[in-house]
Amino acid sequence: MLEATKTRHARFITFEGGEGVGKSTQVKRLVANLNRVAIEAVRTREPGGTPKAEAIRSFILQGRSESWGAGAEAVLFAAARHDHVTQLIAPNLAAGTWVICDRFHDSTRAYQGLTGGVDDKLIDGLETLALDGHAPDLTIVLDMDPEAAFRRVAQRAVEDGLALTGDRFEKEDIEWHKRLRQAFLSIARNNGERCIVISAEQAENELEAAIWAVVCERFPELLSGSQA
Ligand SMILES: Nc1ncnc2c1ncn2[C@@H]1O[C@H](COP(=O)(O)OP(=O)(O)O)[C@@H](O)[C@H]1O
Ligand SMILES: Cc1cn([C@H]2C[C@H](O)[C@@H](COP(=O)(O)OP(=O)(O)O)O2)c(=O)[nH]c1=O
Repeated sequence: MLEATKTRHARFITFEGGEGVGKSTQVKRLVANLNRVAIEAVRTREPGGTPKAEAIRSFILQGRSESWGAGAEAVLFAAARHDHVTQLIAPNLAAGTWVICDRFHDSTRAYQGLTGGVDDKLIDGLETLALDGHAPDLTIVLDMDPEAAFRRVAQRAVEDGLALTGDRFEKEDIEWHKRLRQAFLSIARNNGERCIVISAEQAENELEAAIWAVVCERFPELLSGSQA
């Protein structure tokens, strides 16, 4: 394998979609594929990615089942995101390292905004604050029927001998998850330049190949060898 190197124009790619659609799996695979063509890339996630943002993550998602309310959650996710952007994402991009992130700002718009009922203008303002000018270059929205995604997660848990626990959001009912799916599709429609929707109802290897094809098409410098 070639040694991964930094590039002049490092890219920022985010993965979005509902629960269990395969985002984490594909984030890992994309980083490995970038390394394979000698691109240095860092994998990160939201909420989280830095110590402060991870602290906010456990605060919101673990331990207690009751909600803060969608508005307060939007503020907390934005605070975590601002730290993540300024401490991890922006410095890596500036140093020439690609950043691949499991969920980002579209999750706030989908969960707290479109599904949670927080006003668009408030979401816009929090987004401006949190992103600090660092919007993703490409967002891959993995789309599938939430019932099929839950069957997948349940089957894997049985195979691995694990109990299905679930965080606050995973405990919402199926109709809520169907609305969430539509929220991500509508965000993708409204941001057609940045977002691409890919069906997640395919085997891991096929999905990986579909994502790699999209990334190479969007950033042709990857295969031309002119990225250094
Ligand atoms: N394409 C796929 N087909 C079948 N199972 C998958 C696929 N991608 C991921 N999985 C399995 O589904 C579960 C959820 O995948 P994960 O990547 O954690 O999703 P997410 O990050 O979107 O919640 C895991 O058990 C994973 O091994
Ligand atoms: C980043 C972000 C996540 N979330 C939610 C989505 C998930 O339910 C949860 C993150 O949990 P996580 O386990 O990382 O996601 P997944 O289930 O996709 O593997 O936080 C928001 O509600 N708003 C946000 O801005």
